[in-house]
Amino acid sequence: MTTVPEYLSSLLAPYRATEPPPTRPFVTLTFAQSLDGKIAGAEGKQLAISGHESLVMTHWLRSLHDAILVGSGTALNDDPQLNLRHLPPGAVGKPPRPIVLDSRLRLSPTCKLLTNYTNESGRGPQPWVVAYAPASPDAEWDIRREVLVRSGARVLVLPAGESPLTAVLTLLRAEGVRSLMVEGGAQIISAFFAAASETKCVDTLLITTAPLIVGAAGVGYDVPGASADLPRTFRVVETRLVGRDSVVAFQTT
Ligand SMILES: NC(=O)C1=CN([C@@H]2O[C@H](COP(=O)(O)OP(=O)(O)OC[C@H]3O[C@@H](n4cnc5c(N)ncnc54)[C@H](OP(=O)(O)O)[C@@H]3O)[C@@H](O)[C@H]2O)C=CC1
Ligand SMILES: Nc1nc(O)c(N)c(N[C@@H]2O[C@H](COP(=O)(O)O)[C@@H](O)[C@H]2O)n1
Repeated sequence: MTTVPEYLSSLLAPYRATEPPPTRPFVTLTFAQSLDGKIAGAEGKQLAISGHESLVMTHWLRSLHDAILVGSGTALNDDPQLNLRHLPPGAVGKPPRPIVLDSRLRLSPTCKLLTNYTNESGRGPQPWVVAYAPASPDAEWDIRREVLVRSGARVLVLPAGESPLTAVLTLLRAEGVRSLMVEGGAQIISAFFAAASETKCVDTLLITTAPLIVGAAGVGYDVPGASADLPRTFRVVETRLVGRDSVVAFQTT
């Protein structure tokens, strides 16, 4: 298959048919988990949770968004690429812009997001790093910013003390991001679940569940506000088997 699967295209049709809200992009929260709700192994070890077919699906989903956001924990732990390399040969998809939420600017200047961008001589979207200004002057933070900029990143800085996710989403919308795929990790997923129940800022939630058990030492995530809030926030719009994995998609009520 060299085009986006029809069910994904229909799922995100509202993103194409309407304007995003003025204060945020359309937001898709998505991740892959085991049957026991783990997204990584002990001590954050990155796991191949998705089977091949659902991994390809995730890359098609990436192609339907302007940008993909991960937290600094994921960027440091996984050194992800956030590109479309698992799409089949001949597939046409627009690469999304990688965005790392990294208030302390801990991202490595030699991470794959930056080296992929610079090695391709600026072809493809430039990675953005969203940071929060330090509360007081911090020369080391300034140096890390300078190093990241020299290594190819665009660093966007929110004022110190801003309410994080709301401010991040508003900033990204103002910078022209119309659709944002949030991939994790654990703290970011938990923060978006909390924000979704408070402000309905997640339009689509897509969870891939693989038939694996990771065990109690694995990394899980929280759904703050208790699961009772979830049906009030989301309704199921799609369930399907993708290869050996089950995919459930929810949209905001
Ligand atoms: N199975 C899956 O689909 C996925 C699994 N993962 C796994 O998740 C793990 C990483 O998760 P985790 O360590 O929790 O890291 P995260 O990727 O969730 O990043 C957390 C960090 O993001 C920064 N941050 C900035 N703003 C916020 C905010 N508003 N809310 C929360 N965090 C914010 C903080 O760092 P700072 O203060 O420095 O800014 C925080 O420590 C890895 O093991 C990875 O393999 C990751 C993605 C998907
Ligand atoms: N969909 C999905 N399935 C898994 O099994 C995973 N481990 C993840 N992880 C997420 O994808 C990022 C890696 O992306 P690249 O392969 O480097 O492009 C990883 O950092 C997590 O965000 N996702």
